[in-house]
Amino acid sequence: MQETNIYPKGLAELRAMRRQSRHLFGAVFVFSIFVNLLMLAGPLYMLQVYDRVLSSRSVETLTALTLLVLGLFAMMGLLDWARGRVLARVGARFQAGLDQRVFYAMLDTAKHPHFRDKSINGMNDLTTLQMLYASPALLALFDMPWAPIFIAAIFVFHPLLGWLALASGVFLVILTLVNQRNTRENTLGAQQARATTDHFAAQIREEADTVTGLGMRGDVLRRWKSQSDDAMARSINASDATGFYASLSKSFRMFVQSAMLGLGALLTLRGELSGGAMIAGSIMLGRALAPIEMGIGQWPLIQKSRAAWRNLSELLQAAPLEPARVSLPVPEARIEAQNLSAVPPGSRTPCLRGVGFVVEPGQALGVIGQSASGKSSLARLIAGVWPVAAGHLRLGGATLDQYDADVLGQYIGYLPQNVTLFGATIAENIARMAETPDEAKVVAAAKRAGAHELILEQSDGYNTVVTPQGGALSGGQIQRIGLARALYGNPLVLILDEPNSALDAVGSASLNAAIRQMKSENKSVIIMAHRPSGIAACDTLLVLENGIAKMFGPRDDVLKAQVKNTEQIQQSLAEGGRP
Ligand SMILES: Nc1ncnc2c1ncn2[C@@H]1O[C@H](COP(=O)(O)OP(=O)(O)OP(=O)(O)O)[C@@H](O)[C@H]1O
Repeated sequence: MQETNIYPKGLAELRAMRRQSRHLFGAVFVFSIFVNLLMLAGPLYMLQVYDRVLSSRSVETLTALTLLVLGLFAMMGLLDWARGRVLARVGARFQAGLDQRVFYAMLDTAKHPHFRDKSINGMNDLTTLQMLYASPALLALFDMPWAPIFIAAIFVFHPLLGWLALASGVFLVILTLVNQRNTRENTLGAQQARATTDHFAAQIREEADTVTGLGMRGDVLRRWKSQSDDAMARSINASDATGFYASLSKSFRMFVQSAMLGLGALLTLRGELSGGAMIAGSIMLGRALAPIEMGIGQWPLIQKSRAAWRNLSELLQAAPLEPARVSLPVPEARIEAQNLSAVPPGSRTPCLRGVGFVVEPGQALGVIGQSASGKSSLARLIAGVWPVAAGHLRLGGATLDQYDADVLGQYIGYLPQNVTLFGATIAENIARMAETPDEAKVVAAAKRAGAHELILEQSDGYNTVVTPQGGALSGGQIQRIGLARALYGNPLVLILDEPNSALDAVGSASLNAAIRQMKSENKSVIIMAHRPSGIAACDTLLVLENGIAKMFGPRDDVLKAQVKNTEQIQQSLAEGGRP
């Protein structure tokens, strides 16, 4: 497989994982030596049958030779089967060794426009490489070095036969290269177009309500169909081209085997070759060319694997390995930001600049500001979803990157602005998809979020299966279940991004009660709010404007200053001035 050096760090990781199976590759190499040596049993048997048995008319020799060749072929079959099994396990090992790493890298890069637009799907790429290991294509690679040896053996029979064998080998190699050049674009283009179409189809399914409600069905169908037709056309072109080369190489190999026999017959007639060597030469040529032909037949998989290898090295490079961290004791719920800046993934423009504030344990901070002022971006930073671009963000005195991401996730309860649930039961969703949800903790979190009663009203209570869009749940109910999920496991810090956007009066009251309980337990809460009711339980306020902290201080002081500001602006406008 040709390797690209554009992503050296990602590539090094892939190679290191491949190297872990070095001894198994060694075993396959040794098995391949014996398999290929044993393949010579067929031609040698022919040679003996024609040149010895037929001339001596000895049935005993024929029987002995046949039993011998049966034993040799049985051994060859066994070794061939064994090397296939070993390679399949190498593939499984490669996949198992990288799946967690690739999965986390996919999560890290999910919001990066480059990876989203290219529809890079690391797990599929990993499966492609595993399939390559288990396919005959890789075995063919181990057999290829034997092609020159078989051809050299044919030279021993007769130089003319040798030249014919060599010329056909060279022709098939040229055919492979032409195949590679002519099918590459179509095969990769077809894969890319198919991935884009599938991505679009998934999006349509997710937005089914909007599509139907706004009468977009026809237009969306036309768009999807044009993408799908493009993918189909490219895929047909690619398979036509590959099929053409596969058929050409197959029929060429069969012809050249006959031609070899014909040339052998001519040389036999001239008395330059024995009948056995004539047949044996033809069989040997077939063996020499088989791996090359196999390579051409498996070309789409080889091409797909090359692209997968490249995509994976790019993905791993974009999401470097997290360093091992010293586990820290449970921190106190103090959040401190100094000169904090954020840059959205894939962007170069900061959306938060030089923001500073402190939230003491037992306090709630309200973050207010107009649309696009940076509230959600700040929430993502504190939740550890986005990395800190500059400045410091500390929890209990340690910067967030000193905590293991999964441990940090347990300390933090995050309610994003748009809550999406997983296609699972309500209990599993509240338990953050734990394999065995802790039922007591699930119910406790639901009660704190004021969601217990509404869950009991569902058809199957806590076991009701919901969909990512909520299924039978209303917007407000989804938000309350999202709050229960954030409160699961008693986090130290609760981050709520517009938590009451879909809540009614009862929902808002439960929310405020949950915030007060957090505060009474010496934990901290950060609320991104649009509505005044959202900051009722806040002690301090941070005002954001275009990504900059305009004000920070005790809630009432900030509100007063804000009102004063507004009055000044209104007065200035009334006097005909500019705000
Ligand atoms: N994933 C992203 N990629 C690029 N830019 C982003 C991304 N997320 C946010 N931004 C930009 O960052 C700025 C702040 O957005 P943010 O969502 O934090 O604002 P907000 O105050 O929460 O707004 P709203 O009240 O409307 O939710 C905006 O200019 C937005 O365009």
